[in-house]
Amino acid sequence: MVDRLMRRILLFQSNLAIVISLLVALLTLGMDSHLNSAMLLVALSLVVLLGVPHGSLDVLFARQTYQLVHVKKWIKFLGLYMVSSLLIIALWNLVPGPFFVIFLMLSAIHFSDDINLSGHQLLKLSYGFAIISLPSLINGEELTNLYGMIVDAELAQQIVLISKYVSLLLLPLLLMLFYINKVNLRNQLEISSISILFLLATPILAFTIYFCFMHSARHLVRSHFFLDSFKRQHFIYALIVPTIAVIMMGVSVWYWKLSPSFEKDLIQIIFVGLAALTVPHAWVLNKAKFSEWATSNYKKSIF
Ligand SMILES: CC1=C(/C=C/C(C)=C/C=C/C(C)=C/C=C/C=C(C)/C=C/C=C(C)/C=C/C2=C(C)CCCC2(C)C)C(C)(C)CCC1
Ligand SMILES: [Fe+2]
Repeated sequence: MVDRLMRRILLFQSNLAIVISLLVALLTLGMDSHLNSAMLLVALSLVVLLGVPHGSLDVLFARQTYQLVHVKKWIKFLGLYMVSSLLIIALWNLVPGPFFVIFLMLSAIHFSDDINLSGHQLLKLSYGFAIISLPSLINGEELTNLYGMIVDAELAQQIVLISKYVSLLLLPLLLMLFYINKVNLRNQLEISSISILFLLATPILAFTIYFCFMHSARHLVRSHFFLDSFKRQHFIYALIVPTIAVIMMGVSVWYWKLSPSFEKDLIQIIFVGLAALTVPHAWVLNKAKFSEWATSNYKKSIF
């Protein structure tokens, strides 16, 4: 019964993600790949408002996994989560180049869990790495521009060049793996539409659509069923309170570091912030064995 309900909601989310991805990819075809400041602000606000809450649920995953009943245990968890995020920001400031490369790879691995491809490890990773590398093929210049706001320009160029080679390898590999692994039509449609989105659309817009309508939306639906012992009220608090805390931290950093470049500040704060949260976020989900549940519990299902 629950399985069936989850499948129905996931089917809706899947259709929505496929349609929006293809529409945005087509609509932005002739568009200037550099977003103006207002559009950048809208896109990144969506990333924060619709994307960050999926990580906000980490408090419930931790509550369930570590049996956080006493205040002492809560303080320990919250402290460790924040210290590891701050440590990543510190390391990022010390060695931004290597850290950015590690962040891109960790993100690819984290994103590869979106689609239930248990047993098809290579295809799973190819999907994750396609998300990171495909924007370099057609929108390489804009991607270099964006990466150049986070790390130095020369490294940005090198990463984009390597991404181009990776993409050229990944595109035929994905098609070959579809054939060899006999992946079902739904998974093929999802992987193809997300790949088309990252190939054609302006990189930030592609990331916004993917992050909000695929990665976060799917995580929220799956989590709702995985964390089924919690009341609706717990769920709502867990979605809102840590998200607001993160927004407040971001806004205070912005206020403090305000430089003449609005775009650079915005990109840096959002992406360094996401990188800082990625490690504890992936850690908590790993400890909760969430990915195993999402893929093995529904092995016969298309999700
Ligand atoms: C719990 C808790 C909390 C909260 C938390 C949260 C809220 C989380 C979240 C989390 C999250 C939310 C995560 C995320 C992740 C993300 C990612 C991982 C991303 C990535 C990205 C990338 C990699 C990108 C790239 C690029 C660029 C940059 C440009 C364009 C193109 C591309 C797309 C390629 C706090 C701290 C309050 C406290 C303690 C506890
Ligand atoms: Fe995530």
